[in-house]
Amino acid sequence: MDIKGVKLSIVKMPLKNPFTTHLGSVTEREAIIVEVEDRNGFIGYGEGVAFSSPWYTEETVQTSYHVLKNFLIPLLRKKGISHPEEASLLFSSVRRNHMAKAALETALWDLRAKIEGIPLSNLIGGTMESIPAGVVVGNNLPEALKQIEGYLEQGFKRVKVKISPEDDLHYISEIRKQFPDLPLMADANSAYSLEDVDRLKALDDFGLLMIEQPLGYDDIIDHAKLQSQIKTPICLDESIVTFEDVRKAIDLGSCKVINIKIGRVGGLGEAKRIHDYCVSKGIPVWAGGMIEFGISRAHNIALASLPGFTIPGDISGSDRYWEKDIIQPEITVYDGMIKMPEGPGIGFKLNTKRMKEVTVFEEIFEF
Ligand SMILES: O=C(O)CCC(=O)C1=CC=C[C@@H](O)[C@@H]1C(=O)O
Ligand SMILES: [Mg+2]
Repeated sequence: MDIKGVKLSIVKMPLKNPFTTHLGSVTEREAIIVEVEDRNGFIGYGEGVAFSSPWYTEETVQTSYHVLKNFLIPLLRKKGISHPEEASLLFSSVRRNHMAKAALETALWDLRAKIEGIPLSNLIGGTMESIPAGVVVGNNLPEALKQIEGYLEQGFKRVKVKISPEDDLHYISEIRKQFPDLPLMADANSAYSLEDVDRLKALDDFGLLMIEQPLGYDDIIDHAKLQSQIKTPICLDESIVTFEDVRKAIDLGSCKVINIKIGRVGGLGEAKRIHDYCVSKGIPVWAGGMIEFGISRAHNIALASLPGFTIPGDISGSDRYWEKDIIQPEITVYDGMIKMPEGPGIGFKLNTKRMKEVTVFEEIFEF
């Protein structure tokens, strides 16, 4: 790949409504938009999904920017690659910093697909023509009930709620009373410990599709102990950051489902490897969201076209969080489904006018 340069932009936009978990609220989203241009004028887009502070993972926008600028981009400039599959080896001299790596690596995948003139989903082996949309609702009960009703009317296929020991049994049972057949799952973001086994067992009565990351954000041992005592399938999110984590978690019986986030695992190549392994082990996967902008959502849409993504992901339309997204066309959900874009690469263009409005910093690195 004959790369001419890389542009990094930091964008900042308020959410339409705050996104709240027991760990805090996100009211404004910062992200890094990566543009990799080759000498024929093709441009690949990536998005760094680290948050402004390290509440979800250890990375932040600033640490990602530092790693991109001072390590990953110089490595790419110095050594080059002929295919994005080589990026993970190229970046392996930099430990972790997965969201920074994924931001650049996904841009290289988009660029590659554009050079070949095919949709990114085709390039990675996707098989679906459209994917089901799933949504995350807030944890204020009256509001959540209203939101769920609205999303069901729009045909959404699955709803996820956030829970913690302060807000679980009553919250879930009220939702179940009103929506007995709703495909419902709960994400705990590590709010529990093994001492809460009885509380978590009580959740078995509500027919949840799964409970996401109930225990420690870096644990797979206690999750295995918990899974052996509860019927609800455990899905791991935070504790899966590598292919090896997946292999060990499945081996130990720590989970029955895996949430794949491209940023958390360091790129589309690693996400695909994890997908392929899960398929071989009969473990269903779904695409996690990061309250992200359209570029990252578009990469998720391509990823979720792989055959092992049998559970609807956290993939909703641009209007879920944004008054106006940074891509055009915006991502839309029709009858609960998102159609695979047909254009080359991610199939969405940057909305340059919107980018100008929300960019707070930018820098170009020439090769
Ligand atoms: O992107 C979305 O629509 C929702 C994403 C979402 O639920 C999450 C994003 C980031 C951190 C979280 O608390 C949560 C998750 O853990 O999956
Ligand atoms: Mg989660």
